[in-house]
Amino acid sequence: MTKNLELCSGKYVGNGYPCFIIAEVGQNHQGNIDIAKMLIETAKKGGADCVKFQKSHLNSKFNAAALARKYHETNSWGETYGDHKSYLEFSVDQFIELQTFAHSINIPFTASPMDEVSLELLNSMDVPFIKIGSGDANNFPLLRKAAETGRPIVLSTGMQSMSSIRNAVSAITEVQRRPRLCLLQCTSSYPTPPNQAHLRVMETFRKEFPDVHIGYSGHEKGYAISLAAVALGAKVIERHITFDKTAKGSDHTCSLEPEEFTRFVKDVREVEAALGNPDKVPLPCEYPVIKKLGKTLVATKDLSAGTILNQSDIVAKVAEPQGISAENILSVIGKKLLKDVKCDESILFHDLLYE
Ligand SMILES: CC(=O)N[C@H](C=O)[C@@H](O)[C@H](O)[C@H](O)COP(=O)(O)O
Ligand SMILES: C=C(OP(=O)(O)O)C(=O)O
Repeated sequence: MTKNLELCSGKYVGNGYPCFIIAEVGQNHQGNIDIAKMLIETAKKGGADCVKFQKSHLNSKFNAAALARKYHETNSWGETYGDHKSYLEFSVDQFIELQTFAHSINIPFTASPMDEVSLELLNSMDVPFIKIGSGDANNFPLLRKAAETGRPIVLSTGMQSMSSIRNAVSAITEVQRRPRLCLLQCTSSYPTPPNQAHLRVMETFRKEFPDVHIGYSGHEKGYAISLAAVALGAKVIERHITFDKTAKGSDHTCSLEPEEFTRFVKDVREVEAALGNPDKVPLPCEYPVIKKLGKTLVATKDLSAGTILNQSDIVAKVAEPQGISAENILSVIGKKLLKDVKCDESILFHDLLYE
């Protein structure tokens, strides 16, 4: 049984707690701090539990050749991948400004450190938990360092095999004996085709890692699949947010626009409410319909007092007055009638002899 995990102050993940929803700004801010702040506001207004960014120290995340790689694509903000990434990267001061802004409107702020320098920065900023993006799920030294901060970890698993995930969980549990960990099923394809979401992997994770909370980081268009993940028990959901799905940038198409994000959060809460509990009982809200349409037992012919009832004497109908509930038919067969009952009249409890 997984132990409940406090991901942000006062906000727990676990059985009986609402699904923790992370609004991922990622790089949908287009390198503009004002847009970034407006997206933080959108996350807050939409009901996210937390807003998240990505943080890279470019020379630590990439080698020189990767930074020098030409990046001539529609979503490119520079000649080379390095130019593109530095256009989208906020400075440390800007990052702290974003955190201060998030706190000023009362929404927890965190980020995915994409290298050890960024991890140290986030740790020094006292973020409530560390998100490890899929690209670092097999970066075991980073995982160990993240675990050493003592902070909870939310780990995405896109692009990974089960064996790399086992090693990732081991790297964390070697440091945190009782892991404070959420593992997110994720497909790193933007947008993810529905048949590539593989939500059933969550079940595989649940069986393999009973001490870990399981969730979903979605990159599909719209949010139907993310709702299905909640129905399948995801305890954490992460989705990108944007002001415009058609904007320039690699992640906008798989992001949710403000109104859509607000609806998503509301729908997640509705799905959670609908999961209810596993006991099957007639519910108080059904009583009026039970009264109007519930079936009870009725005579199929004129029956006289003293008749020993057999199956052909009785039928279940919507009857007035309501008599013996249809489910009791077997216990009524073989009972003796104490009074005459006319064809199509209800058979009532006190019409029968109980010995
Ligand atoms: C794996 C990973 O980090 N994925 C992230 C999270 O989903 C993405 O936001 C990438 O940063 C983004 O798609 C990169 O786009 P470009 O290459 O155009 O900057
Ligand atoms: C890449 C990230 O996450 P995911 O793999 O869940 O998209 C991230 O958090 O930066």
